[in-house]
Amino acid sequence: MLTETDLITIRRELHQHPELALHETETHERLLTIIADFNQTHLQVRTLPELPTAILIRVTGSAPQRTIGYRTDIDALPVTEATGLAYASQNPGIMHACGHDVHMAVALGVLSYFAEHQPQDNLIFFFQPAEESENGGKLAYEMNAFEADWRPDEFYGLHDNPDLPAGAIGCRMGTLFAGTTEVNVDFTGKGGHAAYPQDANDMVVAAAAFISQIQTIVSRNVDPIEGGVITLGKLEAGTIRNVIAETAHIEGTIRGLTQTMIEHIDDRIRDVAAGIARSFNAEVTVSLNQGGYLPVENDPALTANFINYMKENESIEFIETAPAMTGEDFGYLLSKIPGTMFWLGVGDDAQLHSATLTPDESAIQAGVDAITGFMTYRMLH
Ligand SMILES: CC(=O)N[C@@H](CCC[C@H](N)C(=O)O)C(=O)O
Repeated sequence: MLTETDLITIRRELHQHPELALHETETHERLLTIIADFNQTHLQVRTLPELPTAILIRVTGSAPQRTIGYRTDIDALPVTEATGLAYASQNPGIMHACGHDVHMAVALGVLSYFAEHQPQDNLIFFFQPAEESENGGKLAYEMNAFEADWRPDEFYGLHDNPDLPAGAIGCRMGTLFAGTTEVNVDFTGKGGHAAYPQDANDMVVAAAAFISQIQTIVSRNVDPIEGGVITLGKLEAGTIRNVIAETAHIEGTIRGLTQTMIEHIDDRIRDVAAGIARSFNAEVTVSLNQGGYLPVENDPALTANFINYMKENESIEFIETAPAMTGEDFGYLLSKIPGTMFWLGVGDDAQLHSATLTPDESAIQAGVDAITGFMTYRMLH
């Protein structure tokens, strides 16, 4: 069984070698090597040929009444690390800036516990590629990863949370995370000499108008009680100061706590883009892709049971949290299989997706203890 020291060493190794969505090859190998050292008596390890960085592990229960699923994500982000840590990322421009290294260490800790202590119920562990983009959870589901003996009756998963004290567990009944839509907008006009704007059709100006205009969607078209988010994280246009830009490319993300709100914002983005294209005499293409990033809806009965355990256990600091505008493709898996997503506090000043994110590693063992404790309790209740 992995000790706290083992888990911290593993987390640091994973942290040094982050990989982007669907490219988690080294991470996959590293995880398989670690898992190969566990007691294999009750374990079955499975990989998916069409999603080659995914790993599924089945732990056969001693007297199973159900199959409990546990999912961790394994991918990193295109962020250049600025923590200055001795074990900082060795992959330039890529960082575990969302804490999936911590998620993996916790999952390995829980798995190593149940490899040594055969559970009563069956367990499925899913090491999922591509949470940050490309919806690995949905891809796996559509590849029949969770059929027959591999189908959990209920599914659990966590996300680390820098705003909560290290080791605390946060959760809520109902919606935990927003649904998201990835936005790609391309404007095409007519390039030209900077000195002759009258002969060109400047897509820098069209993009600027679009970006300003969509700020009114949340402020004017969204019920303030419900809320919503539109963030444009990327803009590319033009080539040099004295050439009028022929194209502009914008990437962003929409967030809403209900599917209705996401679709409402999607519609307004399309309308505004069409209006800007018309007024600038430009061509526009709008691509909106929700993939598997559905709102994360916690199952009422399972979540009440989860919260009950966390509240009753004196060694766990449980915090009831508000819904968050972060997205998670675990929302897709929870739309197919009931379950609960929850937060693990990692007490840090830096936010998720920040280049200085430095989770408090004491959260790892605390997370392992809370989850192994909960799963053992669940097998009896
Ligand atoms: C927990 C977290 O940070 N998740 C990501 C999920 C990405 C959703 C999707 N690719 C998008 O950007 O719309 C997040 O950014 O919330």
